[in-house]
Amino acid sequence: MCAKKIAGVLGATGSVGQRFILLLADHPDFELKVLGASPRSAGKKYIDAANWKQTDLMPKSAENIIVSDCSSKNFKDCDIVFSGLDAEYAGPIEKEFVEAGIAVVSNAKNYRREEDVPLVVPIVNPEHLDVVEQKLETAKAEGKPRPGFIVCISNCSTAGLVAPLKPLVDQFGPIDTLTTTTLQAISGAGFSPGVPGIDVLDNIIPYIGGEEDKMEWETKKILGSVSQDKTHVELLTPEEIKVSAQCNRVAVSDGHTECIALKFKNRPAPSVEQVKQCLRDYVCDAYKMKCHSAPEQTIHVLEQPDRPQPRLDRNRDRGYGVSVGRVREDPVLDFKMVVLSHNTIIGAAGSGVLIAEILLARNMI
Ligand SMILES: NC(=O)C1=CN([C@@H]2O[C@H](COP(=O)(O)OP(=O)(O)OC[C@H]3O[C@@H](n4cnc5c(N)ncnc54)[C@H](OP(=O)(O)O)[C@@H]3O)[C@@H](O)[C@H]2O)C=CC1
Ligand SMILES: N[C@@H](CC(=O)OP(=O)(O)O)C(=O)O
Repeated sequence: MCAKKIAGVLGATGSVGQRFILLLADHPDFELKVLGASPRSAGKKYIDAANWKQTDLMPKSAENIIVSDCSSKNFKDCDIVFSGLDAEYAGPIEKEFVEAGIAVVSNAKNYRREEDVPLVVPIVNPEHLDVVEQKLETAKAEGKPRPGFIVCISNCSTAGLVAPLKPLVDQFGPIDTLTTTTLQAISGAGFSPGVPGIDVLDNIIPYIGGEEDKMEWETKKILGSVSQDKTHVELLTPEEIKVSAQCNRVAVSDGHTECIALKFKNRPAPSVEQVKQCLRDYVCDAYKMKCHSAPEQTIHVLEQPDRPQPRLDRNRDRGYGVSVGRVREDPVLDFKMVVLSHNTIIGAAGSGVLIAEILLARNMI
């Protein structure tokens, strides 16, 4: 068996960072060695620096790691660095890591819109990693050292949204119009400081800054395609797909729910049964590649009239699967359905780990 790859986590104390710690403990391909966070945490043992909020206990292997500051020299032995950094600080830190030749898989929004940076939901568009492969091959052909690179993970609500869209577009052709109304968990807002109980208990907050724009834009990149020369990703145009999002924060710990409706371009539209069968039959490439964390069932189609529910369904396939229920005809568009995804697993850290498994399988790290 090959030696494990050395991994580091930036923003290791936060909501996403803590999920990375859980997912990387006892991972067969990666050994977590370096943890980074803000100057407030640097120099402390992880157990003292992190305000642990997961329902699983902190892995023993992480407890005594001394938290580093987020300088690339502390991560120079890492084969891969996962970032769960606060977006306010992620930009220059991640840039410095890439310039130091490090492979970074980031949850932060800062580089998602760069045309040569793949924005990847690993159960949907892993082929966008061809852009990275091309960069590595070009450097090799020019006799240059292996360059650093960044792969971005999408916004967490967008990850859940695009999962059922991908097999539908593959089988029935383009989507003309798409609407989504989200009910987002509080873990999505992070832990520093997090959503105050007084704001969210007995309440719904109908605003999440920047979220609607991110969902509308990122969907077009994720469902877009790699350019012929593999140097960048081409987005779907507004003429190709119209997306409208409304985002709400609700008093749920983990798991984003979305009520979506869509209309296909092609007529006649498929039947409800064809739509459900298409979702059930979808097998993501990461599973075909035998990646360790890939979901066995990418999309769980639930038939019970009151499902999916976050507390009952968010952990399907260990949080890497997406649940879809209440698939039915829509009197305005073609279909409507309810989608549930685990926001810190397939919406964040889990996607990061699965992307790294794909990079490893494709020999890019
Ligand atoms: N939560 C979610 O579901 C999702 C979040 N994201 C994105 O992932 C990123 C992390 O989110 P989340 O975990 O929720 O956020 P948190 O607020 O919970 O965590 C932020 C992390 O950044 C660190 N940090 C803060 N300031 C600095 C600094 N100056 N230098 C270095 N590190 C710093 C914090 O360290 P310290 O504890 O020391 O302050 C902490 O580890 C964000 O960009 C977010 O938008 C993406 C998808 C989903
Ligand atoms: N904004 C999401 C979390 C997230 O994914 O944010 P961003 O797209 O900035 O990484 C939430 O609040 O639930």
